[in-house]
Amino acid sequence: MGRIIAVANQKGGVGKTTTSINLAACLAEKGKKVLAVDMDPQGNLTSGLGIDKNTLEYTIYHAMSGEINIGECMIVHPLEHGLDLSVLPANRDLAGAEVELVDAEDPQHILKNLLKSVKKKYDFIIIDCPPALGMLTINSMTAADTVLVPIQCEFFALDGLSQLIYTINLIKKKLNKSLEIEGVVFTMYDARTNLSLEVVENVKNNLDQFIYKTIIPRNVRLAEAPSFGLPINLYDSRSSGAQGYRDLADEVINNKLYAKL
Ligand SMILES: Nc1ncnc2c1ncn2[C@@H]1O[C@H](COP(=O)(O)OP(=O)(O)OP(=O)(O)O)[C@@H](O)[C@H]1O
Ligand SMILES: [Mg+2]
Repeated sequence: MGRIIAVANQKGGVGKTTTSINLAACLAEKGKKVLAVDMDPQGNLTSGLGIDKNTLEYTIYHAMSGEINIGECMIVHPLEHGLDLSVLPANRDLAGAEVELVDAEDPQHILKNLLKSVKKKYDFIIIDCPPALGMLTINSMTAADTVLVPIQCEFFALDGLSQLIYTINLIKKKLNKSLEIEGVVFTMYDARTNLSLEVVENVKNNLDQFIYKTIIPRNVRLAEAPSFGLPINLYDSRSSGAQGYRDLADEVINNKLYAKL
């Protein structure tokens, strides 16, 4: 049975998309069947996996608005490197859903209902959320088993985190009783600065959540890879970024939360 992980943090630029793409690709590299879902109208996950987001006839938006079945917008194995990784793509059309969904029946459950029919085909479904706590993120968390929270190693790391955890708990109470916080992962760690280390220590001392041992380093290869439409393990397999996301994939596979699912 697939495990659905929403990668969420309403803070912008903390590494949600980088984590979604590369965790998905490293899980697939380890032989898992993976579906990556782009729930951000910016479409960065879509283009980062080599898909031209502007020429797509159908995206997840069309599936969410009921025009098509989910299979009609799914892009199967776009990477052609033997990775069992498929994508539900998005582009700016999805911004409309934020407004239009309000009038739909049971608007918070639309993604959950769409994924129901495909969940059993995958080991992992990774959802890249937008930097907001609106309808698209609520749909993602309602569909998910767990939420993975990337935290950037910078001074304001803890800002907004209590609001995020409050929202997750609210969704757990009202919409998705079995939702759990998968854990927190530090991103963009710079070993040359004391600040990164201080941030990690500070968050560890102030946050009552599971924190992944793996810390994703700041690595320029991670920033370059999306412009080639490749995840890090295919762009530069020996980089520190690739090693980081492989380690994270191992930890995610072994996360004891999943013993319950
Ligand atoms: N570990 C890293 N090392 C170097 N650059 C990184 C790393 N992680 C992310 N970046 C870069 O930082 C920027 C923000 O990352 P990313 O797009 O993953 O964040 P995000 O949380 O998805 O942003 P948004 O909130 O806009 O969706 C991108 O340019 C990305 O390439
Ligand atoms: Mg993003």
